[in-house]
Amino acid sequence: MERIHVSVRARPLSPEDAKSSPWRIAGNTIFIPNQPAKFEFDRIFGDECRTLEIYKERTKKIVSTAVQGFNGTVFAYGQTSSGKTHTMRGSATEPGVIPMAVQDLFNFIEEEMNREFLLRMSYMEIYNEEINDLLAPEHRKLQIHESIERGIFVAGLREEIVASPDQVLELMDFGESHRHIGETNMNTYSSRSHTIFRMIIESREKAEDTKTDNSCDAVRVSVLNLVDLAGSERVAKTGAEGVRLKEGSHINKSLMTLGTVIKKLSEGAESQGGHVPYRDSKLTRILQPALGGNANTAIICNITLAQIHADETKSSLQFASRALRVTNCVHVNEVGYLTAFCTQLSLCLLLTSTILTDAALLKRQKKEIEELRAKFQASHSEHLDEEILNLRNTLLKSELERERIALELEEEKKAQAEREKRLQEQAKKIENLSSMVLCSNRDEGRDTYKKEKRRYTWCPDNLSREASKELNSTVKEKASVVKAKRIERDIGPLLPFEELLDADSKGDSGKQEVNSRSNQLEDCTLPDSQALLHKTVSEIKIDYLTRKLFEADIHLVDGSEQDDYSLMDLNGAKH
Ligand SMILES: Nc1ncnc2c1ncn2[C@@H]1O[C@H](COP(=O)(O)OP(=O)(O)OP(=O)(O)O)[C@@H](O)[C@H]1O
Repeated sequence: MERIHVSVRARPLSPEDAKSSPWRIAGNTIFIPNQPAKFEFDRIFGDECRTLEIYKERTKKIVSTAVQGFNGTVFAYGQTSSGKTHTMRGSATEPGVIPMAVQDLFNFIEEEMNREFLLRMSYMEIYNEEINDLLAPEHRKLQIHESIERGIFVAGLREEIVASPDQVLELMDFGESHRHIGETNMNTYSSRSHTIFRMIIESREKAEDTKTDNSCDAVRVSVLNLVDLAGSERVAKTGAEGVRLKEGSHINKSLMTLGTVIKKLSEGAESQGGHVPYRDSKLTRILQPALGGNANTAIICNITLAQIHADETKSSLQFASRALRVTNCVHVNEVGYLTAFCTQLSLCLLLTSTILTDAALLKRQKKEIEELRAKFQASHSEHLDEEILNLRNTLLKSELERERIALELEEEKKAQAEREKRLQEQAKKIENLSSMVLCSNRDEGRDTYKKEKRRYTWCPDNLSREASKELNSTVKEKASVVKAKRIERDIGPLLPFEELLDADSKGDSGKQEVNSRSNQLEDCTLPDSQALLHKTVSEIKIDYLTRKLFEADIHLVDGSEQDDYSLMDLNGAKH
């Protein structure tokens, strides 16, 4: 069990503020005379102290234990303009905790002659409760996840493999240029977001020689978080409005959650099975392992001793003194070789405590990569086999389906040919029937003449001899005209059966019309096949002839007015 280490750093004051300051520092205790509250910490640094001292106090040890495989977190807490960024990042004249830690990290690694290391770094900010990747500014609003292998992690956060302090600091400068900073009444360059600078340190023992298979050796993976929190602020003092006001409210809210988490932990809520609201803010969720979890944690509480900020300073000190009572359970993070390295197959570039130019090591690493790749492929080969089998089955199915469709098409073609053949036969039959009907028309002239002749001799009783002669010759004349007209019509163009019937019933004008129509429709108009098929040829013939005979009788005996050959003419009764 390891307690959170808490130190306090007071920023320098102007001479005026120094004179009016109510605070007194005695050893590691800070208090306001004549007030009951006294705050005692692991260490209190006055305004004259340098950042290096603060770094050496605790952070240095946390960095060295991180190289040994222990998680470590250091964060600066305090009101706005109290010197958090100055402490963590530093300035051109005085480096901060982060650059010092980075330099030391590589120094410690170099001292570890028997181990080889893989180092990665990430840099993120929590701005208005959204996680942005400062190394990949296009990665915004990242989500927090948790898994057995990785614990709590930010999905999609870029992790750069780094091999030197300069490389790290260069990347840090790049990230810093994308951090949200804004001006308030209290600080020209006020951090408007919490930033988490993270180093992930993996290491394992060096193999004796290149032939040794050490793939089962334990790998240590530790995380070092260096956090620069945004400062709590009072709107009345910062004069924040609009965007700044919104930022300020998010900052205060997340710091309040941090305070609640620390308070709960300090009261032993977790050990008593109580609820600790880590999930109430992104900051506490990400820092969860550092707060009551598996990490060496140190808090640097930045304060100002000015009279005007006495309330905020008291509030910061209360937070810090609660944090003092929080204990963590720290242990080395060791995982099996494959667990650690399979997830980073593409990142298999190892740092050594010597330099990367160790040819033997490179050779061995190449071999390890090949082995891992082979293992990876083997685990996927089964899956691939199954996939190939599925694809083959699908292909076979589609081939069968294609054959079935081709067969159906062939059968349909045959059926179509059969139908066409039957239609042609029917058309031929109809043609034959039509010609038979025409033949019977030709015969009709003769029959009519016979009938006319028969009628004429059949009823001459009421006529005089002269009239009878005249009638006789007229009838003959008319009959010959009828015959001529019939023949003319019969040998005319082939007419559809029904139109032929119509033509006869309509008389000459109808005939002309039908003739002209039949000329137009020549060869393409056929009698109704359905009607024809219901009658035998002889029936049709009989019907037709019967009708013709009947019409001829009417013409000759009743003298229809519409007929040119009406007997009314003969009687002189009508002109
Ligand atoms: N110990 C110190 N020595 C010299 N200058 C300091 C010290 N602490 C703070 N300052 C100066 O005070 C100003 C505000 O400091 P800084 O920006 O670090 O505050 P902060 O707590 O990070 O503020 P915010 O929360 O608003 O970001 C800076 O100009 C910084 O250089």
